[in-house]
Amino acid sequence: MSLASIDKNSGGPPPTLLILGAGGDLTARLLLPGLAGLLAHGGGAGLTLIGCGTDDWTDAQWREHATGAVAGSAGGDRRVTEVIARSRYRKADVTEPAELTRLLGECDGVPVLYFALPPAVTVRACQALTGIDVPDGTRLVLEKPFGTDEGSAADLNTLLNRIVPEQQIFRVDHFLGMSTVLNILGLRFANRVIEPLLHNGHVERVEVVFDEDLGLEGRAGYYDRAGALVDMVQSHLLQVLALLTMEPPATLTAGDLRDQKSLVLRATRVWQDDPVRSSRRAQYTAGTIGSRRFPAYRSEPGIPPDSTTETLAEVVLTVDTWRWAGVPFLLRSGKALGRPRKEVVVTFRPPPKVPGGFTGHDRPDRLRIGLRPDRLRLDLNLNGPGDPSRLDPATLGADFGAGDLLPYGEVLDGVLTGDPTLSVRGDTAVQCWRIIRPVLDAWRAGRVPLQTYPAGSDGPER
Ligand SMILES: NC(=O)C1=CN([C@@H]2O[C@H](COP(=O)(O)OP(=O)(O)OC[C@H]3O[C@@H](n4cnc5c(N)ncnc54)[C@H](OP(=O)(O)O)[C@@H]3O)[C@@H](O)[C@H]2O)C=CC1
Ligand SMILES: O=C1O[C@H](COP(=O)(O)O)[C@@H](O)[C@H](O)[C@H]1O
Repeated sequence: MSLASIDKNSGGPPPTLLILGAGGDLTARLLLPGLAGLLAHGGGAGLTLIGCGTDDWTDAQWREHATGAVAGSAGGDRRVTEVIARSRYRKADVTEPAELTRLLGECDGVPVLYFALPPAVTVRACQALTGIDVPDGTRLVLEKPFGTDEGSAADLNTLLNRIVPEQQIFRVDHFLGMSTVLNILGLRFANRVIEPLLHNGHVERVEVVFDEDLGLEGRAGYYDRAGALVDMVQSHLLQVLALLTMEPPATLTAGDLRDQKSLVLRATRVWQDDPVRSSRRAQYTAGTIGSRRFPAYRSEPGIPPDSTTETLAEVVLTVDTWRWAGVPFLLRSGKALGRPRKEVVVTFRPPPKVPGGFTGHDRPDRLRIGLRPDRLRLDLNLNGPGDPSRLDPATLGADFGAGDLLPYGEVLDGVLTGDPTLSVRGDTAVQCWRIIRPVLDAWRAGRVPLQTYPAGSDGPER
């Protein structure tokens, strides 16, 4: 099930997943359902689950909470009910060294510490861990954001490396779930007809778009501090860009894959080094999507009425390598958009010469890789019915099909088997902040106007 055949648990007892922040939103909405799916597919065998948080819960209350969280996703599977039935809850302040020592002492096998905590609390918990002799093999699992800029991401890396080696640090990006990674890499590197075309000789431009019809989903406190650029572009979309543009790795092992991603991200920067002309930011105003009414972002519960946080971010980047120099890569993500669109679009250059006599060639060839749903579309110009000299647009399609697991199930599979392939390496986390820093600076200095768009529209006008 995991990308690497090496299971770092082999030989020892199964690991203990210690969720710090067990009463939070991430745990209930994403982590526990992901874990349930993984268990139901045979992963995480023998795992011990311990929830830890500030709530005054008994074991029974925690189990009830966990059972509710997995109800819609494999909750009835025997393997899931068994793990929950054996699981425990501990109330603790995880920024206190003595309490962390007590929690670690309760773990069977390798402790896997999942920091489902507010980022500032995660840092304090890690500071507390530096004073503790953690058991051999202890793994640390961190959620985004990894720091708030290059410097703090580097500082966080230093802090984490004082606790365990890099191979035992898992920086989660759920867009690196196995299916997305393998869909892109399989398409690129297992098809002779695709990969040779993917370079600046043939490609005119690339878009990585993640337009959502969702709004804040109750995460106003987090989102208003992050904004679309940090929430989506700095993290997920740059990871997708790396998979699309990196050179072929020799294997899919963590070392090879993460080296190639890191190299290509180091060559990535803002288009023409001009963050003002190469970026746009916008915020939604009131509108409707289907039967849902959205208030203006500034009137959403928990959002300050004068917020200048962007709910849509657009950035053009260059990947300054022999292969990609000169090709603009547009990364865009927005909330409350009328037409959700989640895909990578590779637009090819026009053919050098369409023979005279053909008519109707007015659309470029495009390769479209769907991120949600996972599918492939190839837009071509083909001779249609009737007049054979007339070229009609045609689309060839294939569905990758959904993976067996939810993205968080795929992430947890890597974490529990000790395979960091699908997690973000420390240097890459720093690079991703470096890439967007000029844009953040320009936006903070007010050098790029904040546009608006009605919820339910296609975004701000050009
Ligand atoms: N929710 C989501 O959809 C996503 C979240 N993330 C990331 O996941 C992390 C967690 O987010 P989320 O679940 O939304 O946040 P929440 O605020 O919902 O949950 C955090 C939990 O941590 C607990 N906590 C806070 N301080 C301590 C402490 N000192 N000791 C023990 N427990 C503590 C909180 O308890 P209390 O409420 O009592 O303070 C709360 O239960 C964040 O880094 C976030 O950026 C990433 C992707 C998606
Ligand atoms: O991490 C995040 O991702 C989601 C989009 O991913 P999906 O897998 O839920 O489609 C995004 O809505 C959210 O704002 C962001 O924090």
